Amino acid sequence: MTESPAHPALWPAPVAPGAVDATVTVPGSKSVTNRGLVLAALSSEPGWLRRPLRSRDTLLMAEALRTMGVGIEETASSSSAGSADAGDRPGGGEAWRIIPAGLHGPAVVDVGNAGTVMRFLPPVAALADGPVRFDGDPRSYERPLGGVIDALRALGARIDDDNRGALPMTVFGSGALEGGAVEIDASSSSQFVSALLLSAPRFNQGVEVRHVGAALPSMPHIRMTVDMLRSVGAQVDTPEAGGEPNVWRVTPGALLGRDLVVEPDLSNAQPFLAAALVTGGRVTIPDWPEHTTQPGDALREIFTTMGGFCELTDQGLTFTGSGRIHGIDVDLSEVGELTPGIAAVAALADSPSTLRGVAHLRLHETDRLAALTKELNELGGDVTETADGLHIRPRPLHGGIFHTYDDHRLATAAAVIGLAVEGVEVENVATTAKTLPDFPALWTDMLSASPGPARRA
Ligand SMILES: O=C(O)C1=C[C@@H](OP(=O)(O)O)[C@@H](O)[C@H](O)C1
Ligand SMILES: C=C(OP(=O)(O)O)C(=O)O
Repeated sequence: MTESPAHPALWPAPVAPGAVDATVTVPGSKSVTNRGLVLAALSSEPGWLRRPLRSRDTLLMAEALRTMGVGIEETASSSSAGSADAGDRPGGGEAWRIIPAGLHGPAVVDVGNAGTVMRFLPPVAALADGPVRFDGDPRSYERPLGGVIDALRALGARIDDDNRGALPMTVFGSGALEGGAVEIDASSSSQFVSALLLSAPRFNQGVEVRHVGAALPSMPHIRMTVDMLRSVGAQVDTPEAGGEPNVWRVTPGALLGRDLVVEPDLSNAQPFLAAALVTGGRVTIPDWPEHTTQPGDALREIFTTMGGFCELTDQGLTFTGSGRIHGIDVDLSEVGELTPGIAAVAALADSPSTLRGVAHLRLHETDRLAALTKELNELGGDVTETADGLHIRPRPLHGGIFHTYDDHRLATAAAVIGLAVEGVEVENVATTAKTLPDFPALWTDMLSASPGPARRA
């Protein structure tokens, strides 16, 4: 990474020299990789994960499962399963072979600041044969976990969290969990529901999860959980399939070892697609899936509304910016993790935007609504927080330091602003390693592959 000489932790965000015109191969999905790891670890036979994302969040997940006794081996991607060109993807040529084993404690799990690790693994730990200690970054202590803790207790687990409903904590695994029916308020994170469903085939009675409370965010991520469970042989009843609203049921049963090729992370494709929008250029993301549960697929519609068009071909998804950026009024509750990137584009638009339905972002990696408001306003923007989102009135922006609060999506959002605004310096761009370790190189490669004058809005 290029560092600002005055301040080693500042990354001068490159201004686009012209309309971008590039193909960007995006590494695998965090959400798919971490679900794939958990399901493979709980299976009754070995499985493969090809093109896994190798980032802080997924390496923490793999390490945590290893400490509980699961075998996760690095291998060359040689099977004929999946696409033959798996080795062509940067950082994606490797595969993981996952060899399930009895889950053991004592073990210590570092969750970092990974929501998927801190929520998906406590139910796994309840199946271990000894205590599993969970700890993580200071921010992980503040992120909601009480719903998972209470639900696991109701299902038969013993957990010592000093009654804080948060990390750090110890799950005293006893080798099995009774399971059964449980109510949970998952309005602060869909990951509570996903966590209980993912391990439920291994509970004695499976699980019936009933969400009670305000609306559930991030429904595509729950659909991803259900789809992936079914793909390894689990029986899952869902509200969509004619079941009761807000109720999911998983039947107990053995899971199959599968050979899964991880899709590119469509939410991490966002800054690159945004670059096409912001510069009036064109970006192609290879291997964009035709059908997917990833929330990033919504970018096709959102960014088209904001100015441009996209085309899905054998080459991947190509998004072409029109040279104009329009504001948008949009409910992002289903796709909350896209908010920082949409806010960045909205700040450069030709009309105001309202982003709604994302109050729960206050409890993400950082308080994303406060952070976006502060940082965009410090560059001259006019952003106000609402009860559940942001109002963004575009104004001419100027350079300055964009603080990122250990939030990968704040860093990539800042890079998008920097394409159009001279002198944006991104503090701690290395925080992108949470889900996209190659970000600075991918960004500069995209720009250096893109000659020609800018056609900026
Ligand atoms: O299950 C998942 O993989 C995720 C669910 C969402 O969490 P919330 O429902 O907490 O927003 C999303 O924001 C996060 O990035 C990944
Ligand atoms: C909210 C996010 O992450 P986590 O999985 O830590 O919740 C995110 O990646 O935007």
